[in-house]
Amino acid sequence: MTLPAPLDLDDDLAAERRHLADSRAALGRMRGRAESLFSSSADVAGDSFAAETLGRTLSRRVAELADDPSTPLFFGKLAIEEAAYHIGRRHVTDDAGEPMVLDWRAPLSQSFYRASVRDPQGVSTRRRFGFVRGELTSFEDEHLDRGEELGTSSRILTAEIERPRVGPMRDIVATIQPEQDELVRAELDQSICVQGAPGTGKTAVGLHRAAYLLYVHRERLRRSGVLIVGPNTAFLSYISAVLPALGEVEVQQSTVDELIARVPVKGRDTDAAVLLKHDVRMAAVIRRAVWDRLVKPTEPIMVSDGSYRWRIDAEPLRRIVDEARREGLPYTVGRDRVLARVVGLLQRQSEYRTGNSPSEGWLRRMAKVAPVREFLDRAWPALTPEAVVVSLLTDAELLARSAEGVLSAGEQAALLWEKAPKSVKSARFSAADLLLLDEAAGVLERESSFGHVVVDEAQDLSPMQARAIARRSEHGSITLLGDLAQGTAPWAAAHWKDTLAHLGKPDAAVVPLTVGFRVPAAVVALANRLLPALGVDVPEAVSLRRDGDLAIVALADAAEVDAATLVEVTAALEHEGSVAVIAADPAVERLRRHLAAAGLEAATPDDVDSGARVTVVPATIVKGLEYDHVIVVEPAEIVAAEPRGLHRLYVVLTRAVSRLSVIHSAPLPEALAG
Ligand SMILES: Nc1ncnc2c1ncn2[C@@H]1O[C@H](COP(=O)(O)OP(=O)(O)OP(=O)(O)O)[C@@H](O)[C@H]1O
Repeated sequence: MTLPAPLDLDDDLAAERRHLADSRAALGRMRGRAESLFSSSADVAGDSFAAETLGRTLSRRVAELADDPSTPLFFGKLAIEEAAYHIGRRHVTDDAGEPMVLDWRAPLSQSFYRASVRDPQGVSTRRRFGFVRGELTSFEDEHLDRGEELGTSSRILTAEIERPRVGPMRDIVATIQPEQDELVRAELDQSICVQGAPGTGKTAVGLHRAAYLLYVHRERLRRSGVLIVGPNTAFLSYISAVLPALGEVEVQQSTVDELIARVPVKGRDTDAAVLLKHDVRMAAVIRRAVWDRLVKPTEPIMVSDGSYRWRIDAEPLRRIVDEARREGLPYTVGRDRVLARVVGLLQRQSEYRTGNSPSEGWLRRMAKVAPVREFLDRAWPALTPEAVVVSLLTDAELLARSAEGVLSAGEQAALLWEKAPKSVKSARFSAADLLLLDEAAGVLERESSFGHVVVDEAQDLSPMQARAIARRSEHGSITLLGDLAQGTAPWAAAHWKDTLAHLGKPDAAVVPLTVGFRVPAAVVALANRLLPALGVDVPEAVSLRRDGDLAIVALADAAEVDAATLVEVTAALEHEGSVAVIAADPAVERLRRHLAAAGLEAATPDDVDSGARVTVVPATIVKGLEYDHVIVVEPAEIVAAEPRGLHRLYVVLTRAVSRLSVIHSAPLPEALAG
């Protein structure tokens, strides 16, 4: 690769630094203007509602324009014909409105990620900048017009991948790879499923796609919203800083449990009941339990209205109910429609007899008179999700009717509560009951739909959880991210087809990602030994990282495990970066105490900001996280702790960014030892 003479290089670097300083100053002025508008928004807006809306927009704008001096404002530059464009985290314009930095999501920026020698897209030179703590220290040029292309051997990309990890996840805007960029910039109406081995950047792709879509479809998505669904709160706090760093401060991030939490969880289920409540057959049972409540009208409605008597016979009432049922509306909407049609018939009779159109007040009164209400409550009773689920789980006859041909007698018995609650209000719902409540709510009412939903670790979604997400993305699209090999839930998917069908997006394309940015090759090789035993057909990861260490520490006696862990942690702390001790859940407290007794206070995975370098993590919540040095304690215990323990071990082994130590006194699982 030809580089300019050293003098030019220094001049170039100095010029780029000046551009950085000027852009920072310009961003400061943009923020200043937004702040002064914000403080005067109450005077500008005509009324309090307008003031609030304007205030919200402006405060968001102020937040979006925040400058983080530790992250570079731009990271790349494109030379296209005679012009040069700096590419950065957000648009920065000078006082005359001329662009100084282009947002990475702008159409022109796409070439920064995709241009190649084969398809230069008009780019003569692509420049990447190297930064150290916000200071611009170097750059790297690819003269595409001279056939120069670095690909994954870029020094700046390598440095970014090998950088020690501390604290929460960071964005990857500076180094998004072409195959990742295609997913990030996929059209809004396109639902995609990304099957990627550990560390291939699935989470990163999902978050950047959310940011990209918000940029391109700002108004539409601001109204409907974007939702990120993650497996647990430790994961959500780990990723929570990425979107705000990209200027996106209004994306909802939630676990499935939080998403459907309409009542507090107070009850517990047996394992058998949990499995059933996550089973898609429950959707059919609930649907029947709701619609089973309709009763064919057999009596006429008779209303006395001053000197008039109105009457609707049973036959037209039956027709109204049947028609509303056939329209396939949510139950509550159907009920409203029946009422409206009954009142409509009364109105017609009144018009016929009096020759006048009745008033709005008359119509409202007719909708409330006792004979109409009694008819409605009998034929199409008002229901709440809680009432539906309580009656289903306490009324053996109703359950038998609703589950006939769907659940066996044994399964029905496993669902029934031992004791009926005194009232629906006092019912003690379990976590899995929330799924049933959500399903019932979906039969009763329309759920409002997000414009786009990103679901991470999607291999663990149960069919009922997938349906809960489907209800919230019915009119939007989804990005599904996952790895079938990492499926640890009892209902984990073996292939994507069913999950996509439950999500209501059966035609979503399944796209593989195979280049690993996290796990060093030696560690990937160890983890890959487990793959044949995992019963899934997924492409193996190819690691970009040749560095990294792997150590297997075999002990003669279980009593030595704690001391050996301390030795490994102490050695790991000699290096830069984060250290995690990952063990089967019951061993976590013991290990934490042992480290504390030696003066090492370890964080829990929820405190991403704690600053502690060592974290002790239960194997069951480490999914999606990563640490520079991972110390896995007793793999055999991790495997034995749960039915899909081997999958769990695969997840655990693939958390390491630089070094992995495996400590064991019990024999290693056969698949691993092989
Ligand atoms: N293009 C890239 N440039 C630099 N770093 C990247 C790139 N893509 C991914 N990474 C980094 O690789 C690591 C793994 O990425 P990420 O967590 O998104 O992977 P994943 O596929 O979701 O992994 P898992 O299956 O384990 O959840 C992260 O630190 C991420 O920042």
